[in-house]
Amino acid sequence: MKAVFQPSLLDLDHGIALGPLGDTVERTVLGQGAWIDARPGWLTGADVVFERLAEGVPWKEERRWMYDKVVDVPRLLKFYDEGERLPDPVLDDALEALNAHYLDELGEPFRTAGLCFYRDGRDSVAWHGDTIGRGSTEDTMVAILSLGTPRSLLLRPRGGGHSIRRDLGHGDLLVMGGSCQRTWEHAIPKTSRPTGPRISVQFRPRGVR
Ligand SMILES: O=C(O)CCC(=O)C(=O)O
Ligand SMILES: [Fe+2]
Repeated sequence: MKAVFQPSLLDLDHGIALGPLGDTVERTVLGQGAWIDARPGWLTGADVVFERLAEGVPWKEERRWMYDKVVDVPRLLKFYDEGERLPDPVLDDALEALNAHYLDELGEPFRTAGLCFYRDGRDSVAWHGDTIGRGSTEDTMVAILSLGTPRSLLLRPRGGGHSIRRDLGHGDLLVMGGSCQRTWEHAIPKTSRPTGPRISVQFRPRGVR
């Protein structure tokens, strides 16, 4: 018999489950009002979710102007705006759990989900802050759920200073908060090591990109 009720944080068929947040989240203060929260292994069954998203998301190649020429964006993308149906129910659960944990501190819910697919070590994101919307002038948060092969996320203060490295993959959660988007920059550098694919899901409040 098919179960009548579906436990929201648990997928019994595939061992997919989101762990608690609460005390398991570890905050690192970066300085200048910026911080990051880390919750390694938040999602169990991340490899199954990776496969579902890799297959099920209508990934798009994009091209952008870079100085005076059009170049390929070195990763595949798909953006889900608020109100759009997310591509997997576990992402609805993740959004709900993040909002339960961060709503008071953030002052508004996470609403959008930006997905990136890094096919191999040649795919990357250059140094930047998510400064469209509130992130350019006010504190905000960007929560990243990482699936698949771990890649390094680097963070460095704007205007120079030592960078910080966090390896993200396999269901890890990392949240950039406070002034992080305007006082620090982040990047996923290319790597020449043989590197399998990674999917990153970034949850953001309204208007932040
Ligand atoms: O891949 C990641 O985890 C980061 C992506 C990112 O910084 C962005 O899309 O703004
Ligand atoms: Fe970013």
